Amino acid sequence: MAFILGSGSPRRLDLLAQLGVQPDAICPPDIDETPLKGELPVPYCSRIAREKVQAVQADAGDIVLCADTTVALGRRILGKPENAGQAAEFLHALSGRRHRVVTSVAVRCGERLLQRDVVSQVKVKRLSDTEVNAYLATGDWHGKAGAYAIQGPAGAFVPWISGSFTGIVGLPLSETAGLLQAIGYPLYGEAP
Ligand SMILES: Cc1cn([C@H]2C[C@H](O)[C@@H](COP(=O)(O)OP(=O)(O)OP(=O)(O)O)O2)c(=O)[nH]c1=O
Repeated sequence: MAFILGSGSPRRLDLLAQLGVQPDAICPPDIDETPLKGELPVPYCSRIAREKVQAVQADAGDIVLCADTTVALGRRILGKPENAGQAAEFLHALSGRRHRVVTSVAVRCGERLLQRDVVSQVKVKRLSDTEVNAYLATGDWHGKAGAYAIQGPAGAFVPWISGSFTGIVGLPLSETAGLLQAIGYPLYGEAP
């Protein structure tokens, strides 16, 4: 039985290591992440995580884990910004408001697929142009849903969260541990 991480995110690799899991292989799937017309953030995130885990090639007894993180501002989906201009637009939109961060985790073993959607709330303080520009200059927004990462300099913009800190970073550890145990991964040395 091999454990395959279907993710190119270094955050997810680090978070898995917190569970003591070292993947035998890292195989990020290449799927189309365009939202469907009118699709809401939670169903979108859940669908993308499922499509990711189904797209990874694996042998019958292998365990595959994939996740997707989406920032939801009301009904609006904020994905990874395409450029600094879009990152600035996202940060101004998040300024002074609460939003949700959805991370959906999917694990698969053969035909069995287990999944959890974890929704957290994040409050962003009102941001000045100076703060937004200083953050953009760090480059930390690259590749991050909603154009920020709570575990980096943008942590200073977040006075309050409710939910799963590790879920906001990209892999909710409590729920992920539960999924791995449910699918038969010997977490903590348990017999499968
Ligand atoms: C909101 C937030 C997101 N993120 C990151 C986590 C994810 O890597 C990224 C969202 O993009 P995803 O599409 O979920 O993941 P990815 O493209 O980085 O990796 P893969 O699809 O191969 O698994 O945003 C943070 O690191 N910190 C945060 O606070």
